[in-house]
Amino acid sequence: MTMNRQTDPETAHTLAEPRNPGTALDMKWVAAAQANTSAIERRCAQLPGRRSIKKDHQAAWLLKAISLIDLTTLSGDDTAARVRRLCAKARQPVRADLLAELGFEGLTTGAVCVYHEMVEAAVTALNGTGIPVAAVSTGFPAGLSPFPLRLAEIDASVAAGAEEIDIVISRRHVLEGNWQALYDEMKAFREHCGEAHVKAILATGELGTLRNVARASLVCMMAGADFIKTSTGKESVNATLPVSLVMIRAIRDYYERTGFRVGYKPAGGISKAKDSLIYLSLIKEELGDRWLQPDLFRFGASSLLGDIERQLEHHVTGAYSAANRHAMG
Ligand SMILES: O=C[C@H](O)COP(=O)(O)O
Repeated sequence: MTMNRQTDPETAHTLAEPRNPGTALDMKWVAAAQANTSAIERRCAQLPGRRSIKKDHQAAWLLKAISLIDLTTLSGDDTAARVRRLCAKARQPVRADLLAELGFEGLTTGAVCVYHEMVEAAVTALNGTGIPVAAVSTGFPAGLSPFPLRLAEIDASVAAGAEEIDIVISRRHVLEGNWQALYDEMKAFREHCGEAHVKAILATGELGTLRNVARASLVCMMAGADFIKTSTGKESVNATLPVSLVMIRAIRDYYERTGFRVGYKPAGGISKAKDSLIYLSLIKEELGDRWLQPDLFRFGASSLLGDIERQLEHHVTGAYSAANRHAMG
């Protein structure tokens, strides 16, 4: 089975999704967005126990999860050598013998995600692979550097070859209910991204309420976000299932009203294979199979791949290796 970036191997339809062009800021729509916290929590509490994917199906879903990972390193001690090792892992995320046993070929991660300073090293290491480099720009993670500098950072990341830009929004615009300011900021970020796809990081752990998450999701999509993303991985609370449910329902609402599909990226703290399966089943149930492709779904994760590889090794050999054998990714 070949994992092709453009074609869904199961349905064989070509994935040529038009980019979300955005809409005018519709304050009535934003104000109407609500989130029923207790209903959301009830729905999410059922998820971990309800679906149990076993054996070959589980292995297939874990391989699918790998193809959806933005393999990430966002550390103060990142070096070009570490980024090159990460890129080698992105090109061959699972040992060749295991992959052959599983009957797969050509599996890569969805992207590699790095700070701006590391874009050049990643672009060089991934040359010719078709694996895009995503840059976290705009004063990641706080997003509090001067606005012109945040725009200049996007320009620099695009010029260095990043095909995807993960921007961080100004949380204060949400906390102060200044939706116009959030819309204008997001629109300017999108314009500076040009052809590069833009993922809007909401930093949901800092937005106070699920209703704010719903409204911020809508405003970013109205301003032209290609993806909405939960977290930087640096907040004290990062991706959660309740936040995910709110964001993917905002995506569904936006699709139903505009006809444009926006992608979803849960990020931060997703490090276990079994958690990745819960996220994938949530997406399948709420948005459908079309969203289970790299152009519409990514995991932002620095250590998920290691656990998935460990589970796949167990599936093939019947034995677990030590976790430290899968340190990178
Ligand atoms: O965007 C990706 C996140 O920063 C990764 O977070 P993580 O290190 O908790 O997996």
